[in-house]
Amino acid sequence: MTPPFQGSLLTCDDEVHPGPLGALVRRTPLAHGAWIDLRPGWIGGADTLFQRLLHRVPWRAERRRMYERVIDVPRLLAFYDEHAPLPDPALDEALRILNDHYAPELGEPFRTAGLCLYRDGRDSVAWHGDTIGRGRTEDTMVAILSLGTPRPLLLRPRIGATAPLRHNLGHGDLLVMGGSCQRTWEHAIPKTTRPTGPRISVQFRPRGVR
Ligand SMILES: O=C(O)CCC(=O)C(=O)O
Ligand SMILES: [Fe+2]
Repeated sequence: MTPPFQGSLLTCDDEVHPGPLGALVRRTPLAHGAWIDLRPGWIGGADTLFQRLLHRVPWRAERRRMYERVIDVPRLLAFYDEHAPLPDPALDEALRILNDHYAPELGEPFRTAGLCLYRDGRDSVAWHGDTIGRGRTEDTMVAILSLGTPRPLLLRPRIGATAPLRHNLGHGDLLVMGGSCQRTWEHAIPKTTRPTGPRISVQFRPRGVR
């Protein structure tokens, strides 16, 4: 049985607002020119945003060919390419705040939003880097807003047998992978057999990066 996601009982405002970034962002340099930024509790009204996205986004199940077999992708997906209206005004505000903070360093804006819905602990994303587009050959950034049930995001370098780093992404947290992270490291959200409620992640990326 999967417990329903229980939001914070203390948050009763139905207005959703991303908070400031600035000095609240904590950067951790990783090996090989990669880094991650963390900004816990970025979204005010995260419960409301989670519910709105859960109900408003046209979530799609996908099937992908893996070698000889076609398998269900273990999560539901939605993708908003640049110029497509985002499914919630709070995501427009989030994008604006991200771009004010990161565009000078990134050299271009974040433009697309990929959304994943992990229905329970059986949903996951396998080890990968976002290596379509600029991320394959150059430094880039991928900004992830996490909502709902906390899930660990694991990171490991492609070269070397280092134990994975583990970041428990909580309700309303922001994690940004930057520098060479997409080509020199991999990330994953592992499956878990523990009772786990739903999680939504919103990934903001520059043009062409997937
Ligand atoms: O759900 C997440 O936080 C990560 C998703 C991801 O890595 C991807 O969609 O490329
Ligand atoms: Fe990814």
